Amino acid sequence: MAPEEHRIVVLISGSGTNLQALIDAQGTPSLPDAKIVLVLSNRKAAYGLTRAQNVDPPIPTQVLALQPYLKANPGKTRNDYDSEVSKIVLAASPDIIVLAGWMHVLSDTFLGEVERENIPVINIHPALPGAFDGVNAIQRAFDAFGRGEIENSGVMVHKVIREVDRGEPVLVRTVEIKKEDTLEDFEQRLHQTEWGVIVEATKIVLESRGKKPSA
Ligand SMILES: Nc1nc2c(c(=O)[nH]1)N[C@@H](CN(C=O)c1ccc(C(=O)N[C@@H](CCC(=O)O)C(=O)O)cc1)CN2
Ligand SMILES: NCC(=O)N[C@@H]1O[C@H](COP(=O)([O-])[O-])[C@@H](O)[C@H]1O
Repeated sequence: MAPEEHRIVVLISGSGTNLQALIDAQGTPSLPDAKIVLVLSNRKAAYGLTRAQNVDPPIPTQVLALQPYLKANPGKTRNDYDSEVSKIVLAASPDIIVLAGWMHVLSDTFLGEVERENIPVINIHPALPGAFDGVNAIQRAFDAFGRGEIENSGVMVHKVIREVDRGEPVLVRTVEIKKEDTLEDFEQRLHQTEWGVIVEATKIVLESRGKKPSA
């Protein structure tokens, strides 16, 4: 009997190219016995939602944006929002939660609720550990290279903790910056590296949890 599939929930905010890499890999030797069961976005215009809906059969999607939530729920806080996010995610019974361009800093409220269920949360970040934490890391790395401050950059997938981009690295890969690169040249090379790293890192974390028993 085939082993039960690992359930993946992916959180996005934008174009979803890392999500697409996971979609393409699910159920293949790159990411065996795994399926994406929910894509949650904090932005309704995120093209990643379309990517999920274009799969056959479509991957279930949900949207929960912070500001509309706060406007619709006077008195509620960012922590309440995070708790709603965890409710939506946990309702999908994930074995892993992957932040793939999810541009919202998650609070202890969210992290505590998923930690209680012993569900790993990982994030793809377009920089080397401790180099360019936070947003706009690609541009910041490119500018630092132009100032002669760094020789290359990279991508990492790390465990998600309260401190942004400071969780234990799961997989790190260096990305070359060439002196003749435009920002676009470097960005394309970096994104292509990300698409392999996010799949490999997801597989590493799922395998570290052990095979799911057959249904
Ligand atoms: N608790 C954690 N939450 C998140 C982490 C993390 O490591 N710990 N990683 C981020 C992803 N990320 C970088 O990899 C990142 C995303 C967003 C921000 C940020 O400052 N967001 C602002 C809003 C920005 C916007 O809406 O454009 C915010 O949340 O107020 C920093 C780092 C995902 N979450
Ligand atoms: N700090 C988080 C961060 O910068 N994440 C980055 O957002 C992009 C999302 O692209 P995608 O929506 O095409 O996957 C990716 O480059 C990812 O590393």
